[in-house]
Amino acid sequence: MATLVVLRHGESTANRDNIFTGWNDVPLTAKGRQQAAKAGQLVAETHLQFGRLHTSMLQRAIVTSNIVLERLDQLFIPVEKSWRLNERHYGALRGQNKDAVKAAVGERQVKIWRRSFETVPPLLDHVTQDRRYDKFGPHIEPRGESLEMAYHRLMPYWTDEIAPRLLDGQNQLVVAHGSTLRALIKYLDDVPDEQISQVEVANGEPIRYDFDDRLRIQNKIVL
Ligand SMILES: O=C(O)[C@H](O)COP(=O)(O)O
Repeated sequence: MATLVVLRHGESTANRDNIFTGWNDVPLTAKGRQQAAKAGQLVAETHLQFGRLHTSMLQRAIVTSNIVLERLDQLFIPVEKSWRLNERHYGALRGQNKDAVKAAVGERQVKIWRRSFETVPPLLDHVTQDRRYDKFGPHIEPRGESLEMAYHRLMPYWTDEIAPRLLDGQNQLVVAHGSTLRALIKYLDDVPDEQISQVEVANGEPIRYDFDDRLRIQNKIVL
């Protein structure tokens, strides 16, 4: 039996300013750092000992991870950073204010872009790959992603990096993003495509999954 704790990063400047973010690399606000510290405290109270922490290539998740590990007094554990845990890529919406986009195209369309499983947001014309992704190969950064596309690039990471360690009895921590975690929760909780729009993941709210030795969920709670 092993435990998985998943956590969305603390509030970012873009969350505060209501801006579509995706792969834009924005910092935490002071409130976001406090949320991370509080999340770390909640996880510390479980007395779980973690084998590894998995996070994205984006600073809001990386800084949250560091704050959590410090609170846990487990800064020594290996940290794996992967583009596969990055937020869903918001394409040409990134950097735009969500209310301004609503005013331009209507609330219904924005809700579909934000919460449907298969709808792809307007794509960027082109992307110039940031050097942080070079080690993963060329053309990693997409021009935009639906939640479904993010789900499919996340799942190999679950299968190769997280699930085997849980099966080996090692507790794992995942610090990622709203939509990446919605994708993971969709898989773990077997949420149908049409119901995923109702799943929300709050900043700084750790979710604990306890598994049996065949990776079946025994218990799920929000800490
Ligand atoms: O990328 C973003 O803008 C946020 O991390 C998540 O935003 P959403 O709630 O609009 O998907």
